[in-house]
Amino acid sequence: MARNDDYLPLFETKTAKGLIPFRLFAASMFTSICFIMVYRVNQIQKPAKEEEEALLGRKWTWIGMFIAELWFSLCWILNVVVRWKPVYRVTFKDRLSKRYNEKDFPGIDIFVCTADPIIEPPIMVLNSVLSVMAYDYPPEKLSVYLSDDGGSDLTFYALLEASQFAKEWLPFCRKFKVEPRSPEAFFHRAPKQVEDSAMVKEWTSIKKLYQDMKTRIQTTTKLGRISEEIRKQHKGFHEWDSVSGQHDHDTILQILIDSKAVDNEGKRLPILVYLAREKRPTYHHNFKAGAMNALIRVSARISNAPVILNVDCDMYSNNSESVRDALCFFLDEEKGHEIAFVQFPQLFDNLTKNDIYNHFMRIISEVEFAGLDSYGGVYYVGTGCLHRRESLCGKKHSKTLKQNLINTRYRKEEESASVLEEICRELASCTYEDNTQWGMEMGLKYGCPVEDIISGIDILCRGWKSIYYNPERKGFLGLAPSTLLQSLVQHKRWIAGDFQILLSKYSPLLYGHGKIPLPLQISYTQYMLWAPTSLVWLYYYVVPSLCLLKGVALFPETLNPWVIPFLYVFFGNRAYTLGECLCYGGTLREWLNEQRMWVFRRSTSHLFAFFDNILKLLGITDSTFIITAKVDDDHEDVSIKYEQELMEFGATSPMSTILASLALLNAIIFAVGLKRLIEEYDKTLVTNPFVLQIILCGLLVFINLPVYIAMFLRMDKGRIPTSITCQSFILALAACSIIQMY
Ligand SMILES: O=c1ccn([C@@H]2O[C@H](COP(=O)(O)OP(=O)(O)O[C@H]3O[C@H](CO)[C@@H](O)[C@H](O)[C@H]3O)[C@@H](O)[C@H]2O)c(=O)[nH]1
Ligand SMILES: [Mn+2]
Repeated sequence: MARNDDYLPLFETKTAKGLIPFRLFAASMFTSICFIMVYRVNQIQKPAKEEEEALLGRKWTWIGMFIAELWFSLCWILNVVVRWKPVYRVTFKDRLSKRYNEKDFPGIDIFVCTADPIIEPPIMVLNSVLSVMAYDYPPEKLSVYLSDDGGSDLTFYALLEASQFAKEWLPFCRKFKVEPRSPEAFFHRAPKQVEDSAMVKEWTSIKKLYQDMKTRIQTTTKLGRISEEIRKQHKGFHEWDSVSGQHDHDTILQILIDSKAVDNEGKRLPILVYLAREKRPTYHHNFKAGAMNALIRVSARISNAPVILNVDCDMYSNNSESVRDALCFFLDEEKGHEIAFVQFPQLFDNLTKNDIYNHFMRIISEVEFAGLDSYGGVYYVGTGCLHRRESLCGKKHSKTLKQNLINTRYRKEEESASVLEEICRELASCTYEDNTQWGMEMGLKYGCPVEDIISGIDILCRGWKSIYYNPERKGFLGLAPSTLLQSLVQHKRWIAGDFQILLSKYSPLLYGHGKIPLPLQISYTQYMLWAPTSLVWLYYYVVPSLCLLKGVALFPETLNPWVIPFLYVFFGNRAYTLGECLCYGGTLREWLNEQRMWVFRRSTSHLFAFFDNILKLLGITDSTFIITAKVDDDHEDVSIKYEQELMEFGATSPMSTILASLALLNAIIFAVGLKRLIEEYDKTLVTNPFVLQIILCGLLVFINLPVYIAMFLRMDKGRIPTSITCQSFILALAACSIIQMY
């Protein structure tokens, strides 16, 4: 290890530009919010006009509006804290290579998790695995572990194929410096990089090799079982002789590439391990957290690298230098010792042009996470994250005990693969964790649908820091769901998990007190309040419209100066988010889609997440983990619609009923309101107290246009089923009649 005398940091932190306009805007917003509050308080106290006095509930709806707006204001202030001073990180990989000899680089253990061969096709898993095996990093320092909670021989077979293909693929990647290193993603792109004829030849031959392998794997996957011929290829298949079900089997552990294997150029290959931890119907397996903890133990015995990279099986490495980037943080002499994990943004490969389901969440990944980073604590989001092993295992950070990653002894004594396999099986058994601290003080935490978020927060509360690294060339790309319902269900899990943390002893405000900076506590709380906030949004989506129907005014008249703060807060905020979206490379339509998805998610995912927690608190339900569907070739029809940016409503679910009912309710009331407005046009427009309510209702109708189209105009499978349309009509009409009666 050679050290430069004049020390240069391995990474740099820059503060975002454009903070002054944001802060000015925030100040103006704050002033307007105060005006609104003053107006509400005054109006509630004022005795209502005589004719309105008779209306039952006028006062209460006003109080409701006041509470809603107060709550929004609070959330808005918390959000300003998140975005107060985003920072961006820059790494210096050249300094890293100058300072350290590659021989001294720390080992990296890479964990890939998969859970179901149907939902997560083995060919996709194989691509993720190959992409991380092919990092631009000394291969003898890399060990890749696949955890298969599906316990499937189909996945094992794909991994076996990967172990063979890697012998060609890794030298090819090295030689031509290809990017990305997931074969599927690489061959999918037009062969732009093919310039010299030498490459063309190799490109063609390796592509053929890949295609043949893909065909073999897909045929086997379709068949649903392993043929006798394939079974003969590896002793590992015998492990399935005793498997009685997906959730009832012994530990299956196979080292497919051991520490001596080499590729076709004679260079060492990364270790490759298949693990299906023991499963028994009587044991709770704790989903991904359980899988990760088993991996931590098994890998500690086999390679024990001091750095752990974790990716979901639907994510591939898009940048072969990410590991080096992360090392620039961990190995920085001055600040490296306190960094527990380096999180890359969770981005997707299959986004449509205008990101119809708003998977990207551009502003959250570009601005808000950079904001969390400025307080030293971006979330761990479960994938695309490099951890320091010791912090993941529960160690507290201490200034005196600096672990030197460079000097860690990498591999334990060189035992043969079969001996290791035997020893490690026990580490992944159901009973191993009995009476231990695993899932509590050690490893990832159990019992929360967002094991990543809660574990990350706990790590930070033990004195560590985290880094958000969002480089130009993205580190990882994953697959986002391609139907509306899947996306809403996924969000429900996330938001329910966040809310659960808020209600648990790990609530950032209490648990984090004195351990993490106050702005970070506030920032985390902001996301965790989304579930309860959905009730407030729902109030705002429904009550002003119903009051419009009933003739109860909730906002100032058109020419009343008090109308200004309302308009400013609403339209000013929209304009700002639009400008921001465009600045960060989005499109107008993307922004519109985002606005729509917010409305949809709040009225379904967030709401369900809220009740999920209430039911859990009452002991009526238990935690589940609905694995998000990954894009599958079988559903041609769905993928085509996704490409065309046509929302896929298709499935019958209470979520669809809520969306359709809200849309219809607002449509009906908007029509009535508009009719009244036109009838009374010449006398009252300027003094009409309902104009703001009509605008609000009209905007909701506009946002819901795809819902109406899916109900009445579309004929394809993605339309809203007629049964749901009928139900929703009944619900919407019922709501209108009930309100008319009182
Ligand atoms: O019992 C299980 C369930 C899931 N998984 C794996 O966990 C990962 C995430 O599952 P997925 O269904 O893709 O959920 P997402 O909503 O896409 O995942 C996000 O949210 C999760 C927390 O809710 C995090 O764990 C993930 O890292 C993050 O990408 C996948 O690789 C699964 O194979 C398991 O290993 N075991
Ligand atoms: Mn996923």
